[in-house]
Amino acid sequence: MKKIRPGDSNQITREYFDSLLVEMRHLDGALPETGLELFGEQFRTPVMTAALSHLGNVRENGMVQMAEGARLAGAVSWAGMGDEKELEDITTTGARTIKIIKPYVDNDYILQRIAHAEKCGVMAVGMDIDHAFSGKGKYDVVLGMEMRPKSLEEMKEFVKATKLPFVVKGVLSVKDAEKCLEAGVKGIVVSHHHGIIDYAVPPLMILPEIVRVVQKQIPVFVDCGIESGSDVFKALALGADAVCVGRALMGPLQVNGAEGVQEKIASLTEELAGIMARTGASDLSQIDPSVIWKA
Ligand SMILES: Cc1cc2nc3c(=O)[nH]c(=O)nc-3n(C[C@H](O)[C@H](O)[C@H](O)COP(=O)(O)O)c2cc1C
Repeated sequence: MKKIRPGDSNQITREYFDSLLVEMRHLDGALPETGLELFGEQFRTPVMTAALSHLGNVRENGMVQMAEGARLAGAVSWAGMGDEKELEDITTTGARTIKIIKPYVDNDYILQRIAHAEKCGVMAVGMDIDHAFSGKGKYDVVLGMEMRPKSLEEMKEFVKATKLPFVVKGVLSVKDAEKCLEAGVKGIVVSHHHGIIDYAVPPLMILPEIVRVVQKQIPVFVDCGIESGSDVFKALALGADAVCVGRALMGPLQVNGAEGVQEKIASLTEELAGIMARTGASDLSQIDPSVIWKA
């Protein structure tokens, strides 16, 4: 039996997903559409790849294969940490990509990476603000590069520095969501970065509060622990506009490359459609939060 560590945020998040139940609504039902409009572009699914990195450990050219899988599935592709050449290869696939840049200590370097991402033709750029600190109360260092927490004023500068939508990943409080709105951020990812702290509030537990504050001014995305179409549905029902899937795509990537990723996104989307059909949601905007019950 798998040993459960107290405080494991991934486990707590899994249990929260599983505590959410779904009622059925069949009368006046219709075949559902899963199409997503994001930043003025159309996609076939609200299931997106997560902002991943270092996928060369999973499969040769893993980041590019992941992006190609998203493109084939008609999904948005996200890219995490990686060098400029890797982003160039990712965007050359034609995948519509959101590039997430780390909160490096050097803001000039951040601005340079934003400008490079723009040149690559990404659809949006952003920052994973939850990577500023290590777990030991020090500044984080990733691949030898030091990180820093960013202030509201710095976030405003990043937003102003690009004509693209600037998104913030790693929002897990109403307070940070409010600051993002004040900074002019154009989208947020509610996330605990697959358990960056113990006892993190499950993203779906805090999502309705954040959605209430955001009031549809900007899209709200969710990640962490999404493994099935039911998980996707629950996130959308609680107010997410779309979801990111990371670890659940890594097995398919390893076994079958881009095709594996495409198939997994397609199967998550079919499962989502199956639940939409049985809950009276003819498109994403018709998913009704009141179909969710808490066990
Ligand atoms: C191998 C790996 C690399 C990751 N690299 C990044 C990264 O560079 N930037 C980032 O913002 N998040 C990164 N993440 C976090 C994911 O984007 C995501 O927030 C997290 O894995 C939760 O989603 P999941 O449970 O679907 O995997 C990484 C996750 C994994 C598993």
